[in-house]
Amino acid sequence: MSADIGVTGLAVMGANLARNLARNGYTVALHNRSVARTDSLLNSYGHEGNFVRTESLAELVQSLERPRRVLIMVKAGAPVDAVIDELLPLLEEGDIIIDAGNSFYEETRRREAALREKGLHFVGVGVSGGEEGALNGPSIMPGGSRESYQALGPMLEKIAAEYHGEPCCAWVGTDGAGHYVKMVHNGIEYADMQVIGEAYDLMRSLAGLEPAQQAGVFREWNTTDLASYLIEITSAVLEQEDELTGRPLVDVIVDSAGQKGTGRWTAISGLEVGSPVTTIAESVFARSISSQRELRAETSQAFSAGINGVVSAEELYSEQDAQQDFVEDVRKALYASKLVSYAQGFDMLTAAGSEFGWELDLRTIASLWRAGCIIRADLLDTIMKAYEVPDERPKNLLLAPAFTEALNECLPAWRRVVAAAATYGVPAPVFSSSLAYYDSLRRDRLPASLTQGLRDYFGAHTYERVDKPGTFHTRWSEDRSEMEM
Ligand SMILES: NC(=O)C1=CN([C@@H]2O[C@H](COP(=O)(O)OP(=O)(O)OC[C@H]3O[C@@H](n4cnc5c(N)ncnc54)[C@H](OP(=O)(O)O)[C@@H]3O)[C@@H](O)[C@H]2O)C=CC1
Ligand SMILES: O=C(CO)[C@H](O)[C@H](O)COP(=O)(O)O
Repeated sequence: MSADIGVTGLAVMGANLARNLARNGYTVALHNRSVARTDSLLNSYGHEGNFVRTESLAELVQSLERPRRVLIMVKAGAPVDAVIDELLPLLEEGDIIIDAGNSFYEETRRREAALREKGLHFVGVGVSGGEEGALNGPSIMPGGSRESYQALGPMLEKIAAEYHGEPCCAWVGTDGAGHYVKMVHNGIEYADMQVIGEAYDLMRSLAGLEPAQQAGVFREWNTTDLASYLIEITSAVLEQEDELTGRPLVDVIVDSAGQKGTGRWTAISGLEVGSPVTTIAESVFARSISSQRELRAETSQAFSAGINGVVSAEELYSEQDAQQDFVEDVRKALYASKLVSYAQGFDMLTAAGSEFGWELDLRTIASLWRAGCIIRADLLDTIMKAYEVPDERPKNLLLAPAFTEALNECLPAWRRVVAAAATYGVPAPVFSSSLAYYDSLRRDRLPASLTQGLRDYFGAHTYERVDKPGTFHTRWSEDRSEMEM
């Protein structure tokens, strides 16, 4: 039996994508570096569809119909190159290699260019949805040549999540575009989780709301404009009791957040393409600080009196009415900060499109994230609508009328929450950084004029004037007269 597609790398994501393909009627050839994973998949799920068991990449390639489609789902980085190197002598012109892992987009650009020279298609595909999404329908963000999408698109669209009957899969752009879009998705994912964490910490530290009570709060929030997958699963995590101790599970999990790289790449790329993704970058730094556990332990002793001498403020908003008001303020601060992170993500997509020559369609990208992926949220439908009419696309999402209105509505609460966090020493880096982004964007005059003056003073870096064109320098160390350069 010849197979429609081969999948190599059968850990969580590869195994579930392979099952998804088979359940959708495709014959799937299976391969994994260690054969045990292949056999485990076949033993447990072999009955779900047509699978071809293979033990080597040569066997995998032999089993495929032409043009061959080989989907790689291994650890990002060197393992992807190792698999490609092994595949190369086995493939022929016109065959397609698909890398569906979280690869760095610059590596995808390099691999695509190298394989194109050899007559092969290399398609970098962003996949989101975790284990469950991979099995039942992930959000899929394919890059690569348009030609390769003709051969691959129908298959990917069939296994993708659906939103009101539309597949959450569409070609996004050439070479590394698919992995870039997935990277930005993950940057937003970092911010989404950090603002949820800050909301939880504030409600616990200042209003004394225990995790189980907060599970109810998040459940309620999931019926508001915050409705999203991450808010939904926050309830599940917060209400979970530890089997061993009976304490809330969240209290026995080590407070050091892991990171595999996509958030960091988003922040770095934001700097490189000149897009101020402050909220996303701050979320990455928040994970970095969480990892400095020993330093935090030492510092918490050194500064135990806290800010303004407030040691503990657990009861601050514990009166019924005050608590309700505070919780609603936190909800609004969370929503506003979330909006900022999406606005930044889409802003950097625009900048990257110009930088790398990709025709990224923001409306399509928003549509791909409406179902199947980790950041799926009701909000994405509104974002999609904001980009609906080409001539009316906002320069920044915050300028879309629906979001301007929402931010105005949230603003007083957002400021109160950031002020309370600062006053009582509860870290809320992303709530406050997002507010600073908003305040910076809406200022028509920033102190950058002083920065320019200082740069000119110490380094003759020159400046422009508001009242006439040209480039100027003040002779600071001489008579302080101005000269035009
Ligand atoms: N987990 C998730 O929720 C998501 C993950 N991703 C991305 O998908 C990809 C796969 O993720 P996941 O399923 O979690 O698996 P892992 O990232 O843990 O990778 C494990 C797989 O990689 C294989 N592998 C590792 N090194 C090599 C190598 N040198 N040569 C050949 N194969 C190798 C392993 O083979 P062996 O069994 O022999 O060790 C195994 O099949 C990653 O890029 C990940 O970032 C994307 C979206 C969500
Ligand atoms: O891509 C994903 C979800 O969309 C993966 O789960 C990824 O591992 C998440 O990133 P990190 O491990 O850095 O939190």
